[in-house]
Amino acid sequence: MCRASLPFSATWKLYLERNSRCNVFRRIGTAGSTWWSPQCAAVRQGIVDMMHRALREPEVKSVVICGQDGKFCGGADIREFGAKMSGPPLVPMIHMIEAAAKPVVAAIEGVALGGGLELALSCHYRIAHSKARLGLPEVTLGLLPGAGGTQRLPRLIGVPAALELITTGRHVTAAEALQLGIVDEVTDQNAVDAAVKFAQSVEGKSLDARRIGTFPCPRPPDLDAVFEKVMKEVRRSARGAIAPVTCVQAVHAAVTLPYAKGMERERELFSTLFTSGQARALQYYFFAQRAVSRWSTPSGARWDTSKPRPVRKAAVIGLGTMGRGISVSLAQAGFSVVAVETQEKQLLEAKQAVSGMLERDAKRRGAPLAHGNIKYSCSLKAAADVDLVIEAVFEDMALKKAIFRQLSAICKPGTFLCSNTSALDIDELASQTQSPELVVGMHFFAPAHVMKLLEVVYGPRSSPEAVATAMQMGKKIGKVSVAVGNCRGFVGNRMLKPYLEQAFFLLEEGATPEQVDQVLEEFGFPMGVFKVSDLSGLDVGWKVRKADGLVVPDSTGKSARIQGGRRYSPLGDLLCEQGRFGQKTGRGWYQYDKPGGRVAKSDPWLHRFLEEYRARHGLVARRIDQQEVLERCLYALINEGFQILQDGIAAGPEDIDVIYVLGYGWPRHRGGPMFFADMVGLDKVLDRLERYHQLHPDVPGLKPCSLLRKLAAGGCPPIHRWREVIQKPHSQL
Ligand SMILES: CC(C)(COP(=O)(O)OP(=O)(O)OC[C@H]1O[C@@H](n2cnc3c(N)ncnc32)[C@H](O)[C@@H]1OP(=O)(O)O)[C@@H](O)C(=O)NCCC(=O)NCCSC(=O)/C=C/CCCCCCCCCCCCC(=O)O
Repeated sequence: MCRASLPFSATWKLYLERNSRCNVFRRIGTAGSTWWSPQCAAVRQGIVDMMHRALREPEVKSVVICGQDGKFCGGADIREFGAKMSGPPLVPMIHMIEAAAKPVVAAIEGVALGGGLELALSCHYRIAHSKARLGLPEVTLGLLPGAGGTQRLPRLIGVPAALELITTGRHVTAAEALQLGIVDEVTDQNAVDAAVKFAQSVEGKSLDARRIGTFPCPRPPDLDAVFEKVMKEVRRSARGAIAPVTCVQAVHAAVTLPYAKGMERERELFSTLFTSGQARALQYYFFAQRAVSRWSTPSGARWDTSKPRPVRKAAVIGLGTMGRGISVSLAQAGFSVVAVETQEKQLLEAKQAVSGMLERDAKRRGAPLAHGNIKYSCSLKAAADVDLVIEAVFEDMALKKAIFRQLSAICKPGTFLCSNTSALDIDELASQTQSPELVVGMHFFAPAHVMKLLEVVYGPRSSPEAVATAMQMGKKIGKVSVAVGNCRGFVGNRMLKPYLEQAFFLLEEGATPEQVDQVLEEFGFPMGVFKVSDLSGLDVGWKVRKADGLVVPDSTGKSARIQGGRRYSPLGDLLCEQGRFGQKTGRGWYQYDKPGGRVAKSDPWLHRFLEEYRARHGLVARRIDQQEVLERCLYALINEGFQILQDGIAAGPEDIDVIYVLGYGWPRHRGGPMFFADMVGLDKVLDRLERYHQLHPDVPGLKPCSLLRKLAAGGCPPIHRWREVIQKPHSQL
């Protein structure tokens, strides 16, 4: 055998292999490799050149295309989308491969995603390693598979399956790809060797039935009904995102147009998405979600200089809803868990509930049960030998402090003590312990075993090692962890406060919960603020406001609308006084058919109540338009986001955006609140906040933050340059 290496870029190489029995070209490259960048142009050029050579040379009988370092191809380099395209275009290259007169086999190891899978679909055969993952995730980047993916996949696996994969961007395993018919063979051995063998076995055979572009697209008998149904469902779940809808249109073209026309339509649709604001937002978000793992704190502690400590055994204290979810997450990730609930009855209930959650999840994922990983106990002493504790008792500072005092005495030296508080002072908890440097917040979101977000809260005394350990722990249990500073409500809940406040004020001024919710849902939130309030329970906020001394004995009195010299709305308190806690009581901002009911219905009682409330306080209801609802709610929240950046509580806008997308239902196709502000224009956001603050001088949340002013005065730099402007305050971390 002779082997010649023809490197044509730093990371891509071409190997020509010949032996007496078979002549095979192998192309070897890296995943995440690009079709667009100069380097990528070289890749495409290399493929085109080598394909020409392979087709020309009579001794070459077949071709295998594979990747370098065990990865086939992750698709286009998203960072390069804005750049001018050079080198041979992708689509003609793909057509050239498909039209080849010699068999071309894709050897898929690692990933074949986006343009990578489209390349594989142009090959005549696909052999995948059993650990490979395949998919067309373009929709998650605001695009559609624009190199024939929307035309070839339905021809290969049928319209319904292709629609599902293309509109969700879901990755599939090699086993599922085989079942769907995307790949021809799956191997546990070396996929390239298997592909070479396979290529040899098909040399000389007709390729007529192997060119997917020539297949007729299977046409469902009830075509219109199928597409109507899918479109309805996609529109519903897309919540205003345009890419999933456009993907359906492209697949529709595959069924209704001949291949060449379908490709033209795909290109047309791709072009409309390519330059859209949503594509920008989604591509920004893709990098933001990865950027948050490179955390830093104002004092200079960083992800790359702070070493996490290994955690094998963890305890969860308090087995209410959150503690149960956290225990499930830990057990599923293979941690040894000690689950503590001091009340025996509650412990039994929790044990049953956790077992049920684990069983259902194992069934759904086809994974082994993680029961054995959890030991239950009524005593805090059971946490004596664990490496890390997550306290998840009620949101009550006195109770949490007592637990931290006890844990500090019980646990072995060096145990990290974490609190799942959603707002309380981490430093106050740390002060109860002998080793405050070991204390951090781990704020999970409900349901804790489902929601992807984890806020890791560092106090002024938390050690970089403690932050690094909590961040790594989050990653191990499948969360996206964001490191944030210690303040009331941290990032997420702190920003929620001015948002909620504006929603209440809007009701006082004449809006209804239905109107406010509709505007927010049209923006893309899965639920408006009042529906969320009903779902999570009005009593939760009431309890906090009572503890903060905001709830006066006579909430109906005139003075109830001013607290600490600033405007306050007692509307939520008044509803709670009536026992209207939301879904759980069957009444809240809406009415439900029964306590625990899920379907919110407009409630005439609530409308009368609002009218009486306004009359009592001399408020005259006015017509409030959609724009005002949106601007007041969102800009107040964004303004707090700028304050958080200015205070150094979040290191950058990406942290805030990831928290809002993953924890609070902010529509991903709008990038997150800070990205949204950038898109709207910082000068415009500033202008509107100034206007609203003039109209409502007693609402400090509407007073533009000085960082926002500074950025606007500095010419509104793009979001990736904000960090240069943010001044980092001193911290003792
Ligand atoms: C599974 C992964 C690949 C790897 O996951 P993992 O191992 O966990 O690692 P990560 O942390 O995720 O990533 C490691 C670093 O790599 C970076 N990365 C990953 N993927 C990409 C990428 N695709 N581009 C750039 N960078 C990438 C990542 O950010 C990490 O770096 P850092 O930490 O941020 O520094 C996983 O990463 C993954 O899933 N990646 C995404 C895969 C994906 O989405 N692929 C699809 C991309 S889109 C595509 O392929 C498009 C194809 C081309 C179609 C073009 C057709 C053109 C024809 C029509 C032309 C019309 C033009 C019209 C224009 C006009 O009108 O003007």
